[in-house]
Amino acid sequence: MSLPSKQQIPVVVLAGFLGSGKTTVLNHLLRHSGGTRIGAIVNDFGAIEIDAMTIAGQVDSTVSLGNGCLCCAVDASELDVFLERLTRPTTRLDVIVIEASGLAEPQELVRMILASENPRIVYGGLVEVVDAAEFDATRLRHPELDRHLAIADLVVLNKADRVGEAELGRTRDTLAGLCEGTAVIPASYGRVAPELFFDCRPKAETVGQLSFEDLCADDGDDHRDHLHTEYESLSFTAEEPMDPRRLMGFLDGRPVGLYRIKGHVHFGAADPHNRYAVHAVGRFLRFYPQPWGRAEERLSRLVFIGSGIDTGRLRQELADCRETTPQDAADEHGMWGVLRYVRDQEA
Ligand SMILES: Nc1nc2c(ncn2[C@@H]2O[C@H](COP(=O)(O)OP(=O)(O)OP(=O)(O)O)[C@@H](O)[C@H]2O)c(=O)[nH]1
Repeated sequence: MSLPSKQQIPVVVLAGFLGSGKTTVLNHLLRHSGGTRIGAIVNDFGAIEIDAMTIAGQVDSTVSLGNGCLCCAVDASELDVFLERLTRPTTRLDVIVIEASGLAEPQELVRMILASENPRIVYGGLVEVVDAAEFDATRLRHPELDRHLAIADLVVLNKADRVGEAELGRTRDTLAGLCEGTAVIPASYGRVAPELFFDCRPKAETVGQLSFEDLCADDGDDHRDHLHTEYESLSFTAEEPMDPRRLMGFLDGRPVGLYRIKGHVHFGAADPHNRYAVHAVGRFLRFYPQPWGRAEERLSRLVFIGSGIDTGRLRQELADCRETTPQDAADEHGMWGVLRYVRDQEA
């Protein structure tokens, strides 16, 4: 099994029907990227507020934005070419967001990313933007919307400002039926916390890993405050190895409001050679085994971000996932559940 390199960049797909607010969400992410270097791939530059940022330079159809973000126009056939360009080490990107065209089938794009032979990328999940005011009408015109929602890892219910509480609640109920178990985040003008999509710090380590102290630190910068007021976060550290079966039981049954999980897990004797980086956005979950550093402390460190979550209960459930008896470690098939979420195991 090839291990992901330290340079792997998560690629998040932002999909949604025409006019649902994809570009608005993307602009919000770019504007609130903090220290995160975002590569954006869009269908045309028209709607991206490039003027609002200082354009540092332009190479072919790739535009470098002053805040470290990159932007390029692409049609699907060119995707690999642009991914190659955006993943060159000189770009030092932390994440790539692809805005799908309003009429595209998002699963095609997801398939292309998963099939890409570019070793520097890793699929980071599908976010579907929905127009709260046009939801019923869009479903009537485009019944395929239900299919798109069913495969989304996270749903942004945008334009919440255009509907009343009752209608918003009704749409949320419908969405809960269409994409069971997927977090639905109401938003106005695409204002969602970037932390829900990707790590918001220049990363010193690989995807899904910590910048742990950074994430937990409240340094008073704007979107961090925003996160703290709207979302709860929980950090968990354990020196005892985690029992793979129990942890998978916890992850498979995680509450819908738990949008984001990152960190790494120590499985002890179940795999003494590797630590398992975790990356989850909504229902999307992946593990990335990586060899432990020689002097690296063997422990698990995880960060959870969500809304309406019972952090005390989650902490207890996580504590219960620790190995407590030597018999726990003797379960030779214990890792199977984890390996289902390691990319090379997906056939
Ligand atoms: N009232 C309201 N208008 C919004 C909101 N989000 C976006 N809009 C407006 O809706 C229109 C469409 O938004 P875009 O972000 O361009 O939508 P899009 O999904 O990128 O559109 P396409 O690229 O055409 O598929 C724009 O005029 C936005 O200003 C919102 O939350 N509330």
